[in-house]
Amino acid sequence: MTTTDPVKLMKQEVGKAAASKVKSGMIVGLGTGSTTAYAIEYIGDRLKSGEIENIVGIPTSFQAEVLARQYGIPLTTLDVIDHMDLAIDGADEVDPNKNLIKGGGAAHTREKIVDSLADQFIVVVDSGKLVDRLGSTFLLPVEAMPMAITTVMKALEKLGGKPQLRMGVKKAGPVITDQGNMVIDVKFDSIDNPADLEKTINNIPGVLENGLFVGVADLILVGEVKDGQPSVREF
Ligand SMILES: O=C(CO)[C@H](O)[C@H](O)COP(=O)(O)O
Repeated sequence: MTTTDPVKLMKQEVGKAAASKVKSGMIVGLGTGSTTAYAIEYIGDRLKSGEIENIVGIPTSFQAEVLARQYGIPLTTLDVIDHMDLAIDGADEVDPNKNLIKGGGAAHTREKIVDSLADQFIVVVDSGKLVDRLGSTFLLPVEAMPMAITTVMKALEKLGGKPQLRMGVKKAGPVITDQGNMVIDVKFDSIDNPADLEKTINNIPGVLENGLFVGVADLILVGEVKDGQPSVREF
């Protein structure tokens, strides 16, 4: 269906651009979120039309798994592959060094496992996700085990963060991840050293993973729109 919504146009265009990078025979990590959903749809279209063949996907979430099935992309698991050619995933913030904040969809733990294993990790974002400094527009998601929620929140406060438990929408109580854990969103006034903060947070007992992706992305595809016309820029 056609749309005039500029954000949707950017997401569609960038999703299509990422899907066009998939070649026959590739093992592809399938990310999570509304932008990657377009990439999954277009990979499915290309498979259906015979333009590419023998693709297998590694989903980063239940959402990705459902979409891949819907669009006819066969799936496999990390246990039975020896490499991954490509991963395509969205992001909530991207800085000029290609470092990211992810986890807006509470899937960053599985996303980091899959995205960091790929020979090439392509990030798909609309231009609104570009920031000069990580943490300026988006809270940092931290996945933690339910029994450690209080102690993890206290430790995050000691690091200078303002943590809040992510609550469900159309669901009473907290968001529960695909792994059965909870997500704490943390406001940091300034993330000066993302690499250090990523490691420090992951060292708190009870933390599974945080949404800082430092040095993982290879290529950023940015959807832009001018006078209603979408385009894609790479860096
Ligand atoms: O990290 C993610 C999920 O955990 C998503 O990739 C991120 O939130 C971007 O989503 P969208 O494309 O819907 O803006």
